[in-house]
Amino acid sequence: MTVPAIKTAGLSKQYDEVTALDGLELTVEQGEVYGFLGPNGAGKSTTIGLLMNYSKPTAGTARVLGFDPWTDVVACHQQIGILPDRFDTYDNRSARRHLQLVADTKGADADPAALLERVGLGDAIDRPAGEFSQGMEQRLALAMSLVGDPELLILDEPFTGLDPHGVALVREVVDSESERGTTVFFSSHVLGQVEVVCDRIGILHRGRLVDEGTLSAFRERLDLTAEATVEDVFIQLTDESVQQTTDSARLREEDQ
Ligand SMILES: Nc1ncnc2c1ncn2[C@@H]1O[C@H](COP(=O)(O)OP(=O)(O)OP(=O)(O)O)[C@@H](O)[C@H]1O
Repeated sequence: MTVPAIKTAGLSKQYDEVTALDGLELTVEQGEVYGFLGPNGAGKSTTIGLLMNYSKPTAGTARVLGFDPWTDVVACHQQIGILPDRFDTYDNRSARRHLQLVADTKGADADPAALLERVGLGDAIDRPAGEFSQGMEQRLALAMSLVGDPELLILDEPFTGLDPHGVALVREVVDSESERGTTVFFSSHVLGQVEVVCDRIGILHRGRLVDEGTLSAFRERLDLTAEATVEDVFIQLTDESVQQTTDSARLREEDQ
């Protein structure tokens, strides 16, 4: 039996007064395209940061492709391609050099020309990244995430700063990586695109996974029409008044 691409149990992160993540129970199977959605501040980047060992949890466990992200850091990072939510380039280094640096870190082979061509930066291969526009930086970050043909691709807000061609490019990359068998886990607020590419979505709200499933399962469960979109599901599940009612009901149940 294959191990899940991502599995967390009770995963939590507390920053002083702020509960960024609260007991996350998440399983993403290998080969899935999973959209990880939620309002601003819901805890999406925190989750990704924990899976990448950028920070340590306050409680709970996680496994990435069977590895512990906090003790098997190298093994994890060799199998993951990451497009982070914030990305600083080395201003004096070329796009080609950025890809070579990732390849060196992963101990992987890379063909910078082919990867940069794939993301529409073929002509900019030897330009310093400090000259890049925001959308070009995002395309560079996408190319960096693909170095070494990762088993798991984690994309945190991949559409940020991209023109419509760039948005279509991300969709094409997700589709082709998925066809190759790669698991894709991504957060986004561009819900129309999420709807097109994801097999399953999970909705995080105030640090908790409030629900997950396919769009058709959500439509049925939430009593929505057959035309209801991911945006309709998102709004319904993250509506503060509904959430507070659900929370109060849960607390009442716990008290009994
Ligand atoms: N280093 C930090 N110190 C203190 N609080 C933090 C830190 N990082 C994140 N938080 C808090 O944790 C919560 C979750 O933030 P996170 O960045 O994970 O949200 P998000 O779902 O990615 O939001 P967005 O959609 O706006 O990117 C927020 O309340 C945020 O202020």
